[in-house]
Amino acid sequence: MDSDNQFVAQEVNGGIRTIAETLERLIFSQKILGSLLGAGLVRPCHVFHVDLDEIEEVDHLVDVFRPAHRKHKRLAPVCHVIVCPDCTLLPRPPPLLTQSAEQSVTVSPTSPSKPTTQQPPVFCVELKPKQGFLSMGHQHCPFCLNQFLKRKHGKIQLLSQYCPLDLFSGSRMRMLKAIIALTRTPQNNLRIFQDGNLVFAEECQSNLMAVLQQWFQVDDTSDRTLLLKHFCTLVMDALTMEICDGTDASLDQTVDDVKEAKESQEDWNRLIKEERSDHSLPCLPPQARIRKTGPTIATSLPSRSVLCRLLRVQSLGDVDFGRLYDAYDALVCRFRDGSVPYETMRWTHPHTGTVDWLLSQEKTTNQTMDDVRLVQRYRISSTTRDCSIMIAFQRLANDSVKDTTEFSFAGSEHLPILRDLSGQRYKCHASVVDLDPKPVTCVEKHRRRNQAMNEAFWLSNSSSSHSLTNRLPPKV
Ligand SMILES: O=P(O)(O)O[C@@H]1[C@@H](OP(=O)(O)O)[C@H](OP(=O)(O)O)[C@H](O)[C@H](OP(=O)(O)O)[C@H]1OP(=O)(O)O
Ligand SMILES: Nc1ncnc2c1ncn2[C@@H]1O[C@H](COP(=O)(O)OP(=O)(O)OP(=O)(O)O)[C@@H](O)[C@H]1O
Repeated sequence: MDSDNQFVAQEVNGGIRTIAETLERLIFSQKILGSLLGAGLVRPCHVFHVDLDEIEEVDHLVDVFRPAHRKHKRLAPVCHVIVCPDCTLLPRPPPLLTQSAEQSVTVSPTSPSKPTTQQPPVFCVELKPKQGFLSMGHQHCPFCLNQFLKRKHGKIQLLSQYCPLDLFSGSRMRMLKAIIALTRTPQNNLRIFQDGNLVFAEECQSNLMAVLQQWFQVDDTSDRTLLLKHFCTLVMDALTMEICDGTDASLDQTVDDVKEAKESQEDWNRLIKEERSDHSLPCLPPQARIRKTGPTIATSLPSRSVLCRLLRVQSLGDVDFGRLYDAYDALVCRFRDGSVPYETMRWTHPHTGTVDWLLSQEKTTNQTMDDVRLVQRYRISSTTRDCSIMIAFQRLANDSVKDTTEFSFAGSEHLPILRDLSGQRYKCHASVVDLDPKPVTCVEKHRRRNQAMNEAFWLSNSSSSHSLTNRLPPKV
């Protein structure tokens, strides 16, 4: 159930989400986030009808697979579902390439083109990178702070070695460090799939080398770190490759591309040895880039890469928390006294639900509309701070290695081709998933979570001599 229910109770029919609400979710992910991130990263989804008892049955079937801390989760009671393509696989080739125009072609979005036995396997890396920037005036990113809260609540035993600021920094060494860290402490931030099946995750960590051996087929066993190098560099290249679909809305941000030298054996030795031992130390901010107008994004990422696109949208939530909480409190009062209809917060609203209005820097003459924009931008950012990037890779047959093209045709688009360290080529495709809208009440949820994270951090590090000047969000 949406936790905005308190504001929309009169529209909820016995607790069942309406088709209008389902369509609103689809519009949010496809239209709004599709424009902001670039349509190429958001795979097309469709709405289908289901019966409530089917939902209950699926909910029941899924329940056995949920880990203990997610057992409270339930599928919303709905009569409509959004069906997305399976992003662990590459987009299907166009039917006309394989069938004659006269034949009827059934395209079922639920049955993507699983590779046949003759084709090399498709490996997919899922990253849940979380917030890639440091909030104003903070020394620790929310991911690293949240580790202390998660440990306190027993959700994790070990603090993660990963820091999102490394991944989003655009510095090759820091990105490699982040990816290595994810292989060591994957938590829910790294998963690997082979032909759609989960083969590496927090709960199946011991598989990593066997999976990478299948993936990269390395014969040389003298270098025990070779597989890891292949994996980390290929994933990093995919995260930083330019995705040129020409459809992304301009967020008017400038990011410098930095070309760095490839890493030496000494670099790798250092990276592999490196372990994060002191989690109380501040997170390392990326090198700042200066821009003339609007917020600065501190990164050296290529501007059209999936990571940079995500960071730009995330940065819509880089706001003064005091101002955000004031705006939220004012809006809640107005929903309750009826002076502002909750409809204003709908992603289907003809004015406030448009990308142009949401991104506009122009101050309105109406404080309420400024408040609405601030909260809506924060909600958009929240979704992109919680989504996953899925990158699917498929090895190209050796006889095509000599081919010099850098794209392969699949669906209506060209798939980029990347090379691993040995020169082997892979078709690849990146998508962003889990683009559900967050409720308006996520502002309140995050206000409390921020306070709890800070408290857990202080509790854990109270005896430390480091400078622990993380600022608590004001007015909590
Ligand atoms: O608050 P965070 O950063 O811990 O994020 C929550 C996620 O926890 P994580 O830290 O990624 O393990 C959390 O992930 P898990 O369920 O723990 O895998 C959810 O994604 C949650 O979103 P929602 O409430 O289900 O819409 C996420 O809540 P929102 O922050 O998106 O509201
Ligand atoms: N389009 C997709 N293709 C392939 N895998 C996907 C896709 N969307 C989601 N997943 C997989 O399902 C996982 C959970 O997805 P998501 O976070 O959207 O579900 P959820 O709504 O959080 O689930 P819950 O019902 O537990 O709240 C993702 O981490 C990813 O592994």
